[in-house]
Amino acid sequence: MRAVVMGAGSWGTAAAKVLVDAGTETTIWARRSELADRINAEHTNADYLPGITLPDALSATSSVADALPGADVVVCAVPSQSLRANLTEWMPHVGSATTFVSLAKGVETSTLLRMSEVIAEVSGVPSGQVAVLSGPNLAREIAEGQPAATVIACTDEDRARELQLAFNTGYFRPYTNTDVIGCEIGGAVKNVIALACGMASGVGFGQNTLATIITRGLAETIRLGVAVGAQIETLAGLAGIGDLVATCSSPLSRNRTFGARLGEGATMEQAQEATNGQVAEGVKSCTSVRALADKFDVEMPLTDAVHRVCHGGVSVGDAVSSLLGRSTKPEIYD
Ligand SMILES: NC(=O)C1=CN([C@@H]2O[C@H](COP(=O)(O)OP(=O)(O)OC[C@H]3O[C@@H](n4cnc5c(N)ncnc54)[C@H](O)[C@@H]3O)[C@@H](O)[C@H]2O)C=CC1
Ligand SMILES: O=C(CO)COP(=O)(O)O
Repeated sequence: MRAVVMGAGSWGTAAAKVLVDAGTETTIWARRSELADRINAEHTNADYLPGITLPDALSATSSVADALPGADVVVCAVPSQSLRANLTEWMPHVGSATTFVSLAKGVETSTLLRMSEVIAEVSGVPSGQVAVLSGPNLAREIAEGQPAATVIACTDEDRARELQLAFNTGYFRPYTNTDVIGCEIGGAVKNVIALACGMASGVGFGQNTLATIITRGLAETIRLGVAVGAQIETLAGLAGIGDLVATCSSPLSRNRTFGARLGEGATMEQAQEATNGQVAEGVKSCTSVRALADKFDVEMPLTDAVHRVCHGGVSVGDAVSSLLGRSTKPEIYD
């Protein structure tokens, strides 16, 4: 099997390292030729993963025409809002039997499609050729070889099992799942909830508040997930609660960091600077997740609050007051 990882940001680079460590022949595509040259010559990606040595066997290129032909697996490692445009450029070089793996965690704002749906639409391949990899996988920890697990979801179970072997190493353990919807909803919504946790910690709130946001965040993730066809068990698993806890708790998370800066009083522009040019997906996905919730008539108060702070000019303090001022509710409702 030959894999090509399209995107040499932090997760694309860490995922490429996993593939090589798992014994899979792998090429990584970087937008900038200087970065590809540095990966080939120095085996580092200092912009995104400083101090990490990449395997000698990982080859890099900035040429789409060199990277893609003959690839059995194309791993999509670009931000969710640019995936459609990137993939459209890549498709002339991709074979019709290729398996796609989405690493991106988001919902397209212009269409409300999940990433696997965007891939199937742009590529024209059947949905069984599109898999999703999602779980508690902060890129730096994975690149350091710290033990972690993930989910590879595909409606074609045999394909999921092939990918499981392609990504399986002594430190990275993929589980298969056929619930693509659940994995993608879990991955997209946890970024929004991590922004809320960051805001709370930036304001100075402690662990009770964070645990409340994580737990009520899971409740609204489950409400949305079930409405769009996810299985609750998936949201109770690695790609749901697992990723939610990792992202909401870790200072490595770009979403949590972005939210923390807003909670400290920074502007959106200042908060963006704190993520060193890397993507905080929840900032855009709070709009599409909220619209998806509206479409399916699902209540998502935390997502609403994050959206109002990021796009409605509402202060974090006012968002907290209006969340706590909502009418009283039972813990479990549809
Ligand atoms: N970094 C992490 O710990 C994890 C990230 N993810 C997800 O993986 C996806 C990719 O994330 P990262 O590699 O972390 O992002 P990043 O911000 O570190 O890198 C993005 C990469 O995409 C490339 N790119 C291509 N077209 C682009 C465009 N139009 N705009 C911006 N960048 C473009 C950039 O050059 C860069 O190589 C995101 O959806 C993210 O949520 C998932 C799990 C872990
Ligand atoms: O998805 C992630 C961990 O699983 C990374 O989260 P951030 O994009 O917030 O850094």
